Amino acid sequence: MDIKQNIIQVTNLRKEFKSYSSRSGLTGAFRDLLTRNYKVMAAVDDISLTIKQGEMVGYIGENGAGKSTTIKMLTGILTPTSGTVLVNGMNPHKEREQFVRTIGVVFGQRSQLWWDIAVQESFRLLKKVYRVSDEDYNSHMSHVIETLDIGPLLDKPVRKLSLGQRMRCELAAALIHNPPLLFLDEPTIGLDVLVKLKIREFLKEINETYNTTILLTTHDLSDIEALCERVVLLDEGKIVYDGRLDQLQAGAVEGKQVEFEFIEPVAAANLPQLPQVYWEQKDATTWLAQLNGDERAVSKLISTVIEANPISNVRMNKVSTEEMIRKIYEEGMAIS
Ligand SMILES: Nc1ncnc2c1ncn2[C@@H]1O[C@H](COP(=O)(O)OP(=O)(O)OP(=O)(O)O)[C@@H](O)[C@H]1O
Repeated sequence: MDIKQNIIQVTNLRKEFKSYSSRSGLTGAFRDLLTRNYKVMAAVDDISLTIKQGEMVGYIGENGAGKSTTIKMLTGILTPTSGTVLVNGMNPHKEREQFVRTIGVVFGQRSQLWWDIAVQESFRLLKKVYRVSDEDYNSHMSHVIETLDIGPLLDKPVRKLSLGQRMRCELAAALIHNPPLLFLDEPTIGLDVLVKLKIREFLKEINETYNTTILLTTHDLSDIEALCERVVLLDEGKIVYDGRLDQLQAGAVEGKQVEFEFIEPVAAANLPQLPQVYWEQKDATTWLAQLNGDERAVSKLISTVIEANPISNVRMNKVSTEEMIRKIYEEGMAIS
């Protein structure tokens, strides 16, 4: 039996929005006053998802795929059209007051800090809202403040902070009550590399220390690569992939190239002929092998080739996460 607890349990979750269209011309405008034309679109289309305690999951998809709508349902801001949502054992919308004390949320585009008051005053207010004891606050937050290096910012009003400084304070604010579950929506948007790295390190640390579950939505795939073993890929409201990031990468080796540089010129006839491998010559000593197959097929190819012909170099054209995801969207391939 799996001893890890399900922190997020979503079944056949669906959210529909009505989008209104206007008729043209003056008569159209009058008719619009009486009856309006609308279409129903499913922003989230029957998704089912389970996330266990301590997992760090990347929730990704193109603009308009339905990520924010899902997060809003998971955090109780929106009610689903149908389906069930259980987060931290609660219905986020119905048990809202109790529920919000068990989650932390960071929206990169919005602030939960008060603009005109000093950061530490915002922290104090949130401490009251979450009913955190002085003892818990001091022991937990002194560490958070130190790790995120925000001590010198605490007496400044939020409006005077740079984006990177504000985001580090936002993250600290989301953790005042040390929630077991953290929703991060574009937490590193617009930040420079050093701040990004600091935030990533910090997230890894809280995940290791407290087994905090993290659901991360971002367009920055390097955040996902650095933090998430598992990714859930959304396309037009549907989950098209849910699994390990490395498996997604391994699967995408299919149809890719391995480039061999031989010490001496090699004739086509001297290249090993393997099933599903197609050769293309680049220059006298360089050949490209195009293959369809998994990682095992790639290593079999490499070992057979180098046994027959000495090489000076071999290069596998590694697929970037961006390329791989683009491929899934373009070809509509669902791997699971
Ligand atoms: N309140 C709303 N009313 C009508 N349509 C909406 C509403 N909110 C979202 N939508 C539509 O639902 C779809 C999904 O939007 P959502 O914001 O969830 O996408 P997203 O994956 O978060 O996109 P992005 O990466 O751009 O933030 C979009 O087509 C959007 O236009």
